[in-house]
Amino acid sequence: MIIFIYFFEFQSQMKHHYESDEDDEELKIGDVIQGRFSISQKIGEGSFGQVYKVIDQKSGDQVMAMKVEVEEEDYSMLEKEIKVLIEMRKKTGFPQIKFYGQEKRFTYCIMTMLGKNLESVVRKCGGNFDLGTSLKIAIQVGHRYNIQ
Ligand SMILES: Nc1ncnc2c1ncn2[C@@H]1O[C@H](COP(=O)(O)OP(=O)(O)OP(=O)(O)O)[C@@H](O)[C@H]1O
Repeated sequence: MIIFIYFFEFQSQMKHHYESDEDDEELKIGDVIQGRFSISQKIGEGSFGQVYKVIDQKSGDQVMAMKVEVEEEDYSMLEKEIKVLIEMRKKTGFPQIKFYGQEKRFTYCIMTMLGKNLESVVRKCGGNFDLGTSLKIAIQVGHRYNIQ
């Protein structure tokens, strides 16, 4: 019986230890990346990463967006996206990449914060854009890409 209790306690201590190690490896609201970017809230997530609102404490509390992906051994979609964003630097209509790197077990990319995505705007409008809104969006897109 005593042996059983010892074994049980050892198991539960191991589990606790393991879980707290895992916790240390997660990114949480309030964490500060690179001693500079404080994670403020989650904005959303896509097919391979999560996007957070971060505050740049070294630049007058400027609001930025940070996309993170769990580091993979063989293939990183975010690394591909980072390469594309670097190519698209200074181009209108693309978020401007500011920093990228590794933190804990994540690859991250810090970029300028965009406005609300059209999916959430269309939901707010009841699932459809009326003609006026559709034309306004089309005009904005046309101006950005110089479409006449
Ligand atoms: N720079 C940004 N500023 C503000 N919101 C952003 C920014 N980048 C992404 N988001 C938002 O974060 C959410 C997830 O975006 P993400 O780019 O990860 O995926 P997605 O484009 O929705 O899908 P997929 O991964 O399939 O391309 C979306 O709601 C998107 O609008």
